[in-house]
Amino acid sequence: MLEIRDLVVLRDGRRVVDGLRLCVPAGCVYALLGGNGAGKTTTIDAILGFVPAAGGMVRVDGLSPADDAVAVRRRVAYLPENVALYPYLSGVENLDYFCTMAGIALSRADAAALLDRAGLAREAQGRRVRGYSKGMRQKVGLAIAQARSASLLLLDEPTSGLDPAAADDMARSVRAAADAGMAVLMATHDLFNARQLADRIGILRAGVLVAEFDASTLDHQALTAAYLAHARAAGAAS
Ligand SMILES: Nc1ncnc2c1ncn2[C@@H]1O[C@H](COP(=O)(O)OP(=O)(O)OP(=O)(O)O)[C@@H](O)[C@H]1O
Repeated sequence: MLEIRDLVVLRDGRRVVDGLRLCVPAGCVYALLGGNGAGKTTTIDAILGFVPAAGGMVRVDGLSPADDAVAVRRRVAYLPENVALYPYLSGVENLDYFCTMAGIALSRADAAALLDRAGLAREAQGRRVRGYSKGMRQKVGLAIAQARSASLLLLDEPTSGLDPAAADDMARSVRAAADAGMAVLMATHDLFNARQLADRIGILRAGVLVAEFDASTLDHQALTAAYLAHARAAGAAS
């Protein structure tokens, strides 16, 4: 479970996250929408303890990155926009390598089952990652997260650069991770994917959470209208 209360983060003395409050329980997918520079990545950095909070608090399963960033990172799986894997190892070898580094022993059958669950086709699992698409690399990242039993999954722009079929595929894999009990926070510009996948949606503007919705209460058109209204307000203010 992720809990953020009144979080303030400063960059060069500027409040780039300003009083953020949100909660992501286990099994919930939360989409954090916002334009360029809204503070989405900075929020992720604060959860991981890469930037300090100037105010408020972050808790992952009750643990604070300010007190014990290592313990927090043990519970968190972070999939950046481009998941870094060893290009000359296969998907299954990457999974095995990262698990070994984390002290987790996996049988071949366990590894294949994890990759299956993440949505990576069997015939791709033994191929070198060098030839993988972005979506395939993300699936290996998801399998590593599942193997580590991470309780919180952080995704930064998971669907940017993916074609609609690959984005849909990714959404299914993330949904499966949430259904298996992970809390998921996804920073994105992709309104369609947010509407399709998320349980809750927040709109961040200049570091402030200006709107929050239960995804089932609004259709794609209503979400687009709300997002554009806030984006235009941001444009008018700058
Ligand atoms: N290392 C840094 N040093 C100084 N300012 C930074 C740094 N990183 C981010 N910022 C500033 O903090 C603000 C929030 O940036 P952030 O990257 O969190 O936004 P974002 O919502 O993730 O944007 P994008 O969608 O473009 O990735 C921006 O004004 C950005 O210029």
